Amino acid sequence: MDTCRELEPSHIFVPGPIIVGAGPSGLAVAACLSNRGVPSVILERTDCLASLWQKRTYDRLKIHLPKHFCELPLMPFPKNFPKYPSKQQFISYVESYAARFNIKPVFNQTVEKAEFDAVSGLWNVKTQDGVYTSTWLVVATGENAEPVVPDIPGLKKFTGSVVHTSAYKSGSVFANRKVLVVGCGNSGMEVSLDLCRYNALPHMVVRNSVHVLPRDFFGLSTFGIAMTLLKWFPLKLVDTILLLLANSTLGNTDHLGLRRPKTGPIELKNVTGKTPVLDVGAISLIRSGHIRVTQAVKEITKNGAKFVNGQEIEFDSIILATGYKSNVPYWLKDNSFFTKEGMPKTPFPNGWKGEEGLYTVGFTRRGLSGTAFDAVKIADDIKDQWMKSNGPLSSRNICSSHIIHLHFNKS
Ligand SMILES: Cc1cc2nc3c(=O)[nH]c(=O)nc-3n(C[C@H](O)[C@H](O)[C@H](O)COP(=O)(O)OP(=O)(O)OC[C@H]3O[C@@H](n4cnc5c(N)ncnc54)[C@H](O)[C@@H]3O)c2cc1C
Ligand SMILES: NC(=O)C1=CN([C@@H]2O[C@H](COP(=O)(O)OP(=O)(O)OC[C@H]3O[C@@H](n4cnc5c(N)ncnc54)[C@H](OP(=O)(O)O)[C@@H]3O)[C@@H](O)[C@H]2O)C=CC1
Ligand SMILES: O=C(O)C(=O)Cc1c[nH]c2ccccc12
Repeated sequence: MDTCRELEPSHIFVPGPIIVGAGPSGLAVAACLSNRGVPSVILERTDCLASLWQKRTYDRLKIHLPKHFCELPLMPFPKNFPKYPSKQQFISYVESYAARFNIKPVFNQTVEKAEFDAVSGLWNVKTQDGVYTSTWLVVATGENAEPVVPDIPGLKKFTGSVVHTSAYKSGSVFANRKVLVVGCGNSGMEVSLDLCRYNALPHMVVRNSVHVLPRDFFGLSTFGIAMTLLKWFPLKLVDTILLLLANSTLGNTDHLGLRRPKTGPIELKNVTGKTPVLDVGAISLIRSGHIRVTQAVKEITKNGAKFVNGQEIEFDSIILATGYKSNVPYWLKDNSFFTKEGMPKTPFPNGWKGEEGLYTVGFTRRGLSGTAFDAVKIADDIKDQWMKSNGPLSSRNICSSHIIHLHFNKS
């Protein structure tokens, strides 16, 4: 009988919120809660913090907004970090952040299902090992939870290697190879640039229009300029200024095959989530012919690709720089707060709070600055409820330990 009981999933009651995901967003909420005297538990599917950064990004990656726009609440980046920290520096910052707030996620816990039980008024969160129950559920699984792998006609026939950018580390294995890079967002541009540095021959597919802005303009970040201008001027005017600035540094990019959308770059980001490319060198490599721009792919063949203009080129490898998607619809059940794409229906700045103790962090389409905004709001909101039900004294006692596990077997 004992064996039988052990086979039952363990059931854990969490006094504070359950946070799903130990990326920057989940950690930021846990830190803000801890700072307000509220304990929490983070469930993370991988074995590390910030797994997107540690496991699914390329070596050359640097943050592309100045560091003060990417800071998590309560702890700035070290002063000696450069304006655009490297991936390794960002990871070390996140690790120090977790250590500073004594955040210890429960690793290797993939949330398979989360459901609100109207009778008990509690959230039941199921992982492969058991069920965690709490009054509050914070969704922190990210806008980039799963790679988008499009169903391109003929892709299965291709005999060379096919990788998504989430599995690409560096161009070292592609030297002298002809590589088709599908997609021209920040990933497609930066991977194409990296391939050039390793003497590979990238061809980048641009099937649509795209905004490319210089990352910096006379020593000032374009993003910083945009944020400052937005304090004073309407969005459309700011976009017009950004485009003037882009044309003055990058020139007209139309003849390179990079047509601009009709909607301005920041408006487009706000409305559709499509991030403008912040150029870190790809444009000059396109201009010099090192990165070739191609039209949309019609179909992939055994050894190459046919394009919509009738051109056919042979390739050794294909890299899919086709972006990412949320995975919330796979595991959050019966919820009307999210769209079928797994993004909150309510736009920024009101997308952080749902019904019945549901919260979301990091779904603002505003990168890490959106994360910081959400995290503070969520922690303030939960703290008010926590104080009402627990009172200041009990909160002080409980918080000496960040995570509270009350293990018991379901029987
Ligand atoms: C290549 C790249 C570069 C970027 N650079 C910048 C930048 O310079 N500046 C910026 O502001 N933003 C940038 N971003 C945006 C990025 O979204 C943020 O940097 C940041 O990682 C978001 O943090 P997050 O915690 O919301 O999501 P993530 O970092 O994706 O963390 C989510 C966590 O949830 C876990 N998880 C997912 N599903 C489950 C589940 N079912 N159960 C348990 N755990 C789960 C994941 O394993 C992951 O650890 C970049 C994104 C990419 C892809
Ligand atoms: N240094 C940094 O900080 C970096 C930041 N990032 C960030 O990570 C996030 C994800 O960026 P990224 O990975 O570039 O993804 P994006 O979603 O920004 O871009 C995806 C690209 O793939 C194209 N695409 C999608 N499906 C297809 C298809 N079936 N056929 C052809 N093309 C297709 C899209 O074209 P279309 O527009 O036509 O749909 C688009 O060009 C962004 O927020 C970005 O800013 C990424 C890299 C570096
Ligand atoms: O890097 C990203 O993906 C971001 O979302 C950061 C970001 C938020 N708003 C922007 C506007 C222009 C360029 C990058 C961003």
